[in-house]
Formats: sequence, structure tokens, C-alpha cells
Amino acid sequence: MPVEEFVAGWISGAVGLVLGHPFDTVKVRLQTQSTYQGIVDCVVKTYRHESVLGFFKGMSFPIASVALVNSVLFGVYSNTLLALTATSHQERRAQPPSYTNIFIAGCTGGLLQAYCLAPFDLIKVRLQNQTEPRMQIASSMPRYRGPVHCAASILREEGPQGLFRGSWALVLRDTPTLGMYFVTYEGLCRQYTPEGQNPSSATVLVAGGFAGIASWITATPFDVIKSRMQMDGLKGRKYGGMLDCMASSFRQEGIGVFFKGMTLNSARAFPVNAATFLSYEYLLRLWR
Ligand SMILES: CN(C)C(=N)NCCC[C@H](N)C(=O)O
Repeated sequence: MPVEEFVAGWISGAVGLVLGHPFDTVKVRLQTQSTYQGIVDCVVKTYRHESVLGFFKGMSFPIASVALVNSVLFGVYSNTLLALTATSHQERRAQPPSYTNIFIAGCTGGLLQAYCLAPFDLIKVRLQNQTEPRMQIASSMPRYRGPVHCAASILREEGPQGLFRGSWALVLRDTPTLGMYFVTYEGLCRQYTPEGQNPSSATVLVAGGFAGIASWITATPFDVIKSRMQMDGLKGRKYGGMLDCMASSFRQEGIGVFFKGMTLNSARAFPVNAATFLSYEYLLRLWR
């Protein structure tokens, strides 16, 4: 099992994450809080109330977890393709796998990384939704003092299963969309690369960026439900489960609720995934 794909996935994921975290924080707040009029209102209020650091709340755990999550995603994807087609990453340029095998390998990576991601993503969302200013006064102390305190509080107040709240929605969000993610990336690379050659850096950037956009657009409906399920349990349970969350969100806010954060998901997805794939390909070529 080639290890370099796991390490390349780790480093490339961290590069992408830092680039995209501010977009992600604004998106999560729009999806789970009704106090903002829109993207600009959320950005202005966050900056005014919490300074620029407000956009980086909840990033420490994802930085730690992206190592695990992205290395599982890219490592499982590449090794599933190896199992399905008996070709390594480099050999696939000369013997391209079918899109069916790429989709299966992407879904497999997406499913397994979702389980690794679930507790870290929950803590990220809980911390991102703390809107108290940095200079805290006694009356507005945030509920969680940081990621470790957040994890301990959830374990104490909601039990171990509390750390996996929203994980079904996360699995349904990531499994099919990551199959699409890799199919889009490979398809665009082949479209603009001469047979048997490695894609240029520009091709990798564009293909990675559009793969991120395509996957996040289709992931947004379950992304909204996932974030709401993760916030459920903070002040008692509002939803009886994922289906109840979908039904009551639709009843109260209409079909538009499932597209909350789509603009931000897309705006964030291009640079994050362009950088992720460029560093991934660069690292694998470095090690070849
Ligand atoms: C639609 N989904 C969930 C994805 N495309 N996930 C894979 C991309 C992950 C990347 N670190 C990012 O955060 O965009």
C-alpha cells in the first residue's frame, strides 16, 4: 500500500484548509443562525465584533484532523484504484482507469474519511458558531473555551454519541460527492492533457478548482442538514433525527434552505481544491 499518497493527502489538505477556513466560518454561521441578513452582513458583523480572528475560530482542530481526513481520502482513493485496476498513480497516466472505477474509489474514500471527520467537524461547527467577542466580559463568556474543552463538554453533556451527531448527514454529504469530485478532476485533466502525459500545473489548478465547485454544489443540501444536526443538542434536542430536520427546515424556510451557503461553498471550493490538488500532484511527482 503506497504510503506517499497518504502523506501527500495530509500536506495538501492542510494547505487548502487554511486558505478556505474564513469562507467556511461565514458559511456555517449563515446555515445555522438567523441573525445575519446575508454574506456581507455576516462578514461585517464578525469582523466588527470579533476582529479578523473571528473568521479563524474552530480552525485548530481541523488543521490537526485534516492530516487524518485528507490522507484517508486521497490514500483510500488511490489504493482502491490500485485494487480495482492494478495500476499505481503514475501508471494511470498511460493506462487511465474507467470513470466507474474512479467514482467507486472516490465514494470509498469519501465514506471512510467522513467517519474520521465526524467528531472534528462537529467541534469545528460548535466553535464557529460562538459569536462572543475576543475580549470577553463575564456576561458573554462563550460556552466552549476551546476544542478540547468543547470535546470534553460534549462527552459529559451528550455522551460519546454526541461527538458523532450529524454523522449520517455527513456520510450522505461526502460519499457520492467525493466520487463526483475525483471523476470531475480526472475528466478535466484528461480533457486538457495529451495522451499519456502528466497534466500541467495550470490544468491541475483548474481541474482541482472545478472538481471542488462541482462537489460542493451537490453537497450543499446535506451540508446544511449536517450543520443543523451538529448544532442540535446544544440547547436540548430540536430535531427527532435527520429526516425530521429536513422536513422541519423545509416547512419553516422553504426549498431555499437547502441551498444556504452554496455561494460561499463554491467561492471557497475553487482556491482550496486547486491548491489541494496542485500540492498533491507536486508531492507525488517529487517522490517518484
Ligand atoms: C463536497 N465535499 C465534502 C468535498 N468535496 N470534500 C472534498 C474536498 C475537501 C477539501 N478539503 C475541502 O474542504 O473542500
